[in-house]
Amino acid sequence: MIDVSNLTIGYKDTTVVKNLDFKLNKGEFIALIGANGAGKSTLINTLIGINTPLSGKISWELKSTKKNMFNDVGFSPQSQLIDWYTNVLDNVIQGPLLAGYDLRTAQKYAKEALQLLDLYSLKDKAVDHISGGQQQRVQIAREIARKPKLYILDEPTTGLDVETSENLFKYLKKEVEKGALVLTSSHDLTLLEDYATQVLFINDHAQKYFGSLNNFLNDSTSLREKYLKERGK
Ligand SMILES: Nc1ncnc2c1ncn2[C@@H]1O[C@H](COP(=O)(O)OP(=O)(O)OP(=O)(O)O)[C@@H](O)[C@H]1O
Repeated sequence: MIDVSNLTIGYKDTTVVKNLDFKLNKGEFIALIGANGAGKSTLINTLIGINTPLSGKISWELKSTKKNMFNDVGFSPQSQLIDWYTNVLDNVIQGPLLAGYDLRTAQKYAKEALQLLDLYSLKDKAVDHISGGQQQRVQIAREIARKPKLYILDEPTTGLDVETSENLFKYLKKEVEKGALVLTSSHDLTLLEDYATQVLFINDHAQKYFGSLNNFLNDSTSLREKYLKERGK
């Protein structure tokens, strides 16, 4: 679905990661890991087209049946992207409506997403009257309700309680089993270890590993242990 070759990312005067090379295919759950400042958000924003690559190539092939290929993408950035002037339900329903679903279908998908993220009882609340974690859930619910083929999620579990994070990742795993692709960054290595199939690890301006989670773990007992070993801690 996404083919990246010899990609260097960063900003005008700063190279963040050099020579990235990986292929992301449907049916995979990719954990994007790296320390604060390693370049996870920069990579995500470059893949999605918000940032321009410094050099190299990104090819997309979504085989989307929708009018616009991006209707098949669920993207949740690290910074909150919320319509502050509406309530919880209106925020969530915008996802499927903008993805091209008719009102009835959008209502159905929004309701399911609100239930998954345990937001249904808050559906009529103004978004500036709910907690930060609940606002994060609204943002994720809106993307889930789009029923995308490709999920690109930048630290989706930040601010989510343990149960909601588990429910979200369980849902994403089911989507992956049905053929979706999930790319998610997170610092919750325990959660990632339970659900990811692949690891993309960036460190010291380079791609240190891309491949299966099991191979990455090698002789380490956990993703956390392996990560700390690689970071020399
Ligand atoms: N708009 C920008 N202009 C210049 N440099 C930036 C910009 N945004 C981020 N950076 C720098 O790029 C590097 C990578 O930042 P990025 O946000 O991608 O890291 P990250 O891995 O997502 O970190 P975190 O885990 O803290 O979210 C950092 O050194 C950061 O200071």
